[in-house]
Amino acid sequence: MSYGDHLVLNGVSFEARPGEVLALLGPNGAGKSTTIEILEGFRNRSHGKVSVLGVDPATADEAWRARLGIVQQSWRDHGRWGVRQLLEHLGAYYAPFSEPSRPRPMDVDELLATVGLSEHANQKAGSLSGGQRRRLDVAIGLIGRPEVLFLDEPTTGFDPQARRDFHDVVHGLADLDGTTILLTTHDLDEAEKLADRILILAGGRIVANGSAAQLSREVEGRTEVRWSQDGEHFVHAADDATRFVRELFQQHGDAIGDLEVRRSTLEDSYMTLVHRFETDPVGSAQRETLEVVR
Ligand SMILES: Nc1ncnc2c1ncn2[C@@H]1O[C@H](COP(=O)(O)OP(=O)(O)OP(=O)(O)O)[C@@H](O)[C@H]1O
Repeated sequence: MSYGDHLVLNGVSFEARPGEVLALLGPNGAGKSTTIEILEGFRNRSHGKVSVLGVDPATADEAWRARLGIVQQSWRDHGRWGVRQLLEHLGAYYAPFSEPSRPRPMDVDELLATVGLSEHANQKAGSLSGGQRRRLDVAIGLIGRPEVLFLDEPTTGFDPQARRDFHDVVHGLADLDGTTILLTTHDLDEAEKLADRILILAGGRIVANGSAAQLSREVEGRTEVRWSQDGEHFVHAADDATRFVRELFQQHGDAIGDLEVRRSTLEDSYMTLVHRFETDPVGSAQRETLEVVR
């Protein structure tokens, strides 16, 4: 994908299974929003093939659009509309596309409760706080009970409780409704909690594709074990931490204290993979190609 002669995405290729939650990560300007906008049909691509629910987004019709839910980074303002009024209005567009297995639109009261906006149902959208407005954006994305949901930095401005509630909503959508979800976030803890699979984009290429645990093994493969014994502190990098700890206790039993086992976090993997790309762009892209082929 190019904007004029600026190549922004290069050889990006991935698939999502039904009900899978995919997190798209990467530095500012890596091409995450561009990727999502192409998949949503909001941006025409300059090259390449794309299929969402079996349809090319560039030529898709209203019936296809009704099967998607979209939460963009920022919405055009609906400030003068009441929260319930807006959801009822937008929901009406989905009614002709209702199916027995997926009644459309969602019930507005149920949706307001799901996103924690019941108390603000009659408030004007323009008078909501930033986090409340973002919850409304999520509700707008869900009103048509989507089969595929795109979430571009959905939790910006959420307080910790709202963030946790939102994570429960995402798990429920994927597990109970079989909704396929593609989200972008800069919150790596959130990506680790939510995503079945993580794609890292850097310089317009996918430089990693796997679960948080797979990425962690790929970059480090070792787990740090710390403990104290007879007043001394020890650190050991173990390939198989469970076996190492078992043997440690077999040998020293009650003398072991302050045991800590630390696998590398997604943040560690992310920093390593992006740094690896920045210092060796060609090698990183080749490694990912091998990963996909295997
Ligand atoms: N409409 C546009 N015209 C020209 N260049 C654009 C346009 N939109 C995005 N770009 C460029 O494309 C590249 C990718 O932008 P994109 O918004 O997809 O990145 P991103 O990964 O979503 O970034 P962020 O994390 O900051 O949201 C950037 O270099 C950006 O400047």
